[in-house]
Amino acid sequence: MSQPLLSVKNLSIVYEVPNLDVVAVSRASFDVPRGSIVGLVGESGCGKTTMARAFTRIISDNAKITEGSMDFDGKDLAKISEREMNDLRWRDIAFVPQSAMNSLDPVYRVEYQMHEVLRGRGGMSRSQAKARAAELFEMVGIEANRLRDFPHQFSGGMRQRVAIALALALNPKLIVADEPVTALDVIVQRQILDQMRALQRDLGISIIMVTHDISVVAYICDRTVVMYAGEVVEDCETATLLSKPLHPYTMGLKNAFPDIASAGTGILTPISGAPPDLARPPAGCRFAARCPFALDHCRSVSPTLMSFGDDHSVACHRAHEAEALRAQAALPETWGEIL
Ligand SMILES: Nc1ncnc2c1ncn2[C@@H]1O[C@H](COP(=O)(O)OP(=O)(O)OP(=O)(O)O)[C@@H](O)[C@H]1O
Repeated sequence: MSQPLLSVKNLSIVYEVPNLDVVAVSRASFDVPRGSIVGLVGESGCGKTTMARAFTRIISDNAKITEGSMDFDGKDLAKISEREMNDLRWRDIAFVPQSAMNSLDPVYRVEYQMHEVLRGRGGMSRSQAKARAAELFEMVGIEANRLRDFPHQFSGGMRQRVAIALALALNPKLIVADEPVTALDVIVQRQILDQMRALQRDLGISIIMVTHDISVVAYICDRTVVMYAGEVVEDCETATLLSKPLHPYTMGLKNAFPDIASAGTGILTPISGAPPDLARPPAGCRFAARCPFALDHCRSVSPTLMSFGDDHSVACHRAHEAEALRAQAALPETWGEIL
């Protein structure tokens, strides 16, 4: 197998808050193979955005990478200088935020913002930038004459396309997209995901898709990394994750989201309770308090992420019983309340 494009190993990221440290990412490890779409999925607050932002090192001033590495094409993103990181941004790694309004300045025409990247970062001449901007708009399905518009003149879905075009501007190897379709309705979500998939195939790039919605990873991701309370709890091909999940949290997530392809008509079962406070994580498995299958052992001993079968990692003491647990997890009464 070829070297992954990005290999994250034992990555920990801490927010330093007066008298308290919030460990947002705790010894996370996973790979992003070349030319693949990898989903990073988990509930709000599980550390997805913190980790995704760490790949471009655009993190808050109080955030510190305290251990681990992020090997990107031979460079450790955790260790390279700010100057080297700056060279990689846009050119090798581009970021698409949840709301395109965060990457587009409302007071400038979109064309101006495209040119800033193409000329400022990519060193293109005015005419090269003009031609490339038109080409990028075409790639994301927007007519080039719309380049003269201001961000507010686009619909939400179109603005996300503009943000994707901007991310593609300098032919990056990796796009990190943080909840790129969350604010959009299901039909537009699907159109944008289809487009991202087509672009990924045509250009051979890799994408990290950050989402709280397992139906988004089911729709578009080749592999999926499931996070819970700052930790990676499961990592494998998406098809395997959906058909044979090993972690009870993944089993619960599957029940909690409608299917994006069918616009969702089945019964949804939420996972009751809330994730732990990352400033004071519990001993043992962090999911134990919400897990219908937790044993005493789970509450006292923290499971480590271990390889379990072919290309499948999981952090659960009961992974060897997963088949029986899956059958129980499929029953709404296992999880309590039914929506
Ligand atoms: N600047 C900050 N200072 C202190 N704590 C922070 C800061 N930013 C985030 N956190 C905390 O870090 C943890 C992880 O947050 P993060 O935003 O990475 O999670 P997330 O899974 O992306 O959630 P969401 O989807 O809601 O953004 C949360 O407990 C959050 O409250």
